[in-house]
Amino acid sequence: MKLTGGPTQDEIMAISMQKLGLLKDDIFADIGCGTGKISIEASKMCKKVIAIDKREEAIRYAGREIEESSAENICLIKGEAGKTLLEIDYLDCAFLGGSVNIEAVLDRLNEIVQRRIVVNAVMLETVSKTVNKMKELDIFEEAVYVQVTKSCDIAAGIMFKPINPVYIISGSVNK
Ligand SMILES: C[S@@+](CC[C@H](N)C(=O)[O-])C[C@H]1O[C@@H](n2cnc3c(N)ncnc32)[C@H](O)[C@@H]1O
Repeated sequence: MKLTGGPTQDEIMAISMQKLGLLKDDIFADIGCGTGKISIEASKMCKKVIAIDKREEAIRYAGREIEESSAENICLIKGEAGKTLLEIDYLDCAFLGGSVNIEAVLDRLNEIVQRRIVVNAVMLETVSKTVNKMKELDIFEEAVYVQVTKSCDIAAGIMFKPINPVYIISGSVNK
């Protein structure tokens, strides 16, 4: 079964994880966790992962994936990010794969994140809101436009097929 909106492409995840720069003692939040793919990858690199999604179907999907992965350091929470984050008072890094209410979510993250915030966005409107909000909060570092083209089989051999471009926007919180 496929989940709408996920999973994050491997190459986009690799760049996003590099931008996050997770450390082994970190507490990390995957906001809009969808399939749980980013959470599972992050769970191998840091102490604790808090995976949040507002959709019941995403929570069910991510729950199954997390169980299969045998990761024991992921706490899965169903809830709207803005509200759920009010109950969390410390994070080292956060990744945002979901964009509803992004400005309010960034406001809250700026209060509780100690180091890095990385956003994946596909819509221009989300890019604009994210960059403007990060600039207002004085945490904007860079936005990278990533266009990946992957090999695929055709009858006579191999050709290349582009996948949808993604903007990876990074913020650095200096506390
Ligand atoms: C593009 S998908 C994320 C894909 C995910 N990184 C993966 O690899 O499967 C975006 C997800 O964010 C969730 N989302 C969007 N806005 C949210 C919000 N304000 N609070 C909680 N979840 C949110 C959606 O329900 C959706 O599952």
